[in-house]
Amino acid sequence: MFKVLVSDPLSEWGLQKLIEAQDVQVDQKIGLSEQELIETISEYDALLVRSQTEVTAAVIEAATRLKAIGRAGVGVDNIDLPAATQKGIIVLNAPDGNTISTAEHSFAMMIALARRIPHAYFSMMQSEWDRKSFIGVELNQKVLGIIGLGRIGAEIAKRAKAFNMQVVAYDPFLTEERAKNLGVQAATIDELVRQSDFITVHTPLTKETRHLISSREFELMKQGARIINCARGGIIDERALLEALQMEKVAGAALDVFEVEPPINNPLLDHPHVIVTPHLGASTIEAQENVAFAVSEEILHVLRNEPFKNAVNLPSIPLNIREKLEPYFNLSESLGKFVAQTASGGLQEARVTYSGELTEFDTSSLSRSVLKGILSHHLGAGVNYVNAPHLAKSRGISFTEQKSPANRGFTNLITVTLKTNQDENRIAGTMINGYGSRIVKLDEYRIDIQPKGHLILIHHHDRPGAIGNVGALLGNNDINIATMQVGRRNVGGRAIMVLEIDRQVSAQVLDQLNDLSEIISVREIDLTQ
Ligand SMILES: NC(=O)c1ccc[n+]([C@@H]2O[C@H](COP(=O)([O-])OP(=O)(O)OC[C@H]3O[C@@H](n4cnc5c(N)ncnc54)[C@H](O)[C@@H]3O)[C@@H](O)[C@H]2O)c1
Ligand SMILES: O=C(O)CC[C@@H](O)C(=O)O
Repeated sequence: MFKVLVSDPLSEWGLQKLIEAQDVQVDQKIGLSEQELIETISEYDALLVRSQTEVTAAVIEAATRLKAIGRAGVGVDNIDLPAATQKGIIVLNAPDGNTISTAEHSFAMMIALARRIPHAYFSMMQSEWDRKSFIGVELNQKVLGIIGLGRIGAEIAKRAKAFNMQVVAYDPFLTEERAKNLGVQAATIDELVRQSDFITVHTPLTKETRHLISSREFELMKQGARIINCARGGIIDERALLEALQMEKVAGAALDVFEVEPPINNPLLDHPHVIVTPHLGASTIEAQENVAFAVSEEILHVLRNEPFKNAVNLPSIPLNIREKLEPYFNLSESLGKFVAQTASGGLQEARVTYSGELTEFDTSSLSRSVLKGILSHHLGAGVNYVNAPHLAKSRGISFTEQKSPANRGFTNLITVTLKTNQDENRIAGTMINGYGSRIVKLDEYRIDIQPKGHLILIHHHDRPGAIGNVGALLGNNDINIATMQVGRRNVGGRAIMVLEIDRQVSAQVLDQLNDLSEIISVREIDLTQ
């Protein structure tokens, strides 16, 4: 008999499948403290949570028979993923179940903001009958900017069309075809911010999206723009938002999520043009039934050793294949991450070519690692080995795997080619016995670097003093260079430098590097996670 612990309030209907299963005992213990959870978790094969329970490393450490953690919802911010992965515990979520509810909530917030409904309600609750103070604006013919056109963003776009709004969208994965199908106009983030009357964000919170909307973007905005965040606190810089509201650059903001939740002493809550809800995007009967049902099904699959689809971390790979390919997993994911960070524009096509001894194996799990590396640069922690191919397909990115007998002098070689609507980039890596993994080629340049840490990739003109100038500039900014590789094809032609540095550099330092006369382009490559 499997034992499942449910530690947050979940829809009873959604849990029925688990409750009725003959081989499962379900215990609902709501509101356990971390200590109580640590004391009880060793009895359970699966844990089912919403967002209140913090599944910390200490809880996972105490879990001796836990096979799965199910999150009834999308974000898994409350689960220590690395700790679960390290322990071989599968973390499952329910990515589709609350899409419509959250899209509807975002739309409700936009309308409430446009028509000042909460303010008018509050005024009437004070026994007032004030018909002058709450003049609103129409949505009709206004420009709505959607940042992040995934599941929820796309649903907002459909609803906005029904309101006769003009929709512009920014998403690094937005293909022309998808934009056309959704009837939206693709834009860069700056174009979107400049044109929009209403801006709504629907990205995950990642390193890339933290403070995606900050002082610079508020400056670019139309006078009197309105902004909505029903995704994750932190995508909009709250301090910059407050300033923009105080300067009346922004006419209003609707927030369901906050940098710190619950928000304590947050001045935004006192601003007269801010409306708020306490993270209610997914709080409908339907969404809660959907997510509880979906995640209950997935838990049953895992417990019964049946195929499952929404794992956020590692899926199981047959042991005999895993042992042979184990050394290549990190390399292939790093190649994907590296090449994604060198690309500009919307992704269209990714191709992996295996050469040498790798042609003898089923390399599909390595290809998933490459794809995970490519996509995680934009999609964050939501991408895993299971859902990476599906995510690529649903975003119109074609992904192919090839085997090539030509080994180009390496006993094994993985080459990744990434095509966007603006450029094509190629990277190749190999495993060298006794040395570990190396990146050996970047486009047409031969190099030799370890795929790890903080790197800076510089394209430059091969001129005397170029390397010295870069070294001096980094030195003056107290940035230590651990290793440096230079690649060129012709003397005096174009060349590249790849520098491994001890820490992340600021945008300012990258700008200064870019300003050096020999430099063509500078990219920071982060392979730390
Ligand atoms: N308020 C709530 O209760 C609630 C409920 C459900 C989901 N959410 C949150 O809503 C967000 C969206 O959820 P979803 O299900 O639509 O996710 P999704 O993965 O389907 O879509 C996210 C989209 O963001 C895009 N993106 C990533 N980085 C970007 C960037 N730098 N700029 C622009 N776009 C970028 C991705 O390409 C993707 O298309 C998530 O943060 C999720 O946690 C909140
Ligand atoms: O459980 C909730 O209500 C939060 C849901 C939402 O933030 C999610 O990421 O799915």
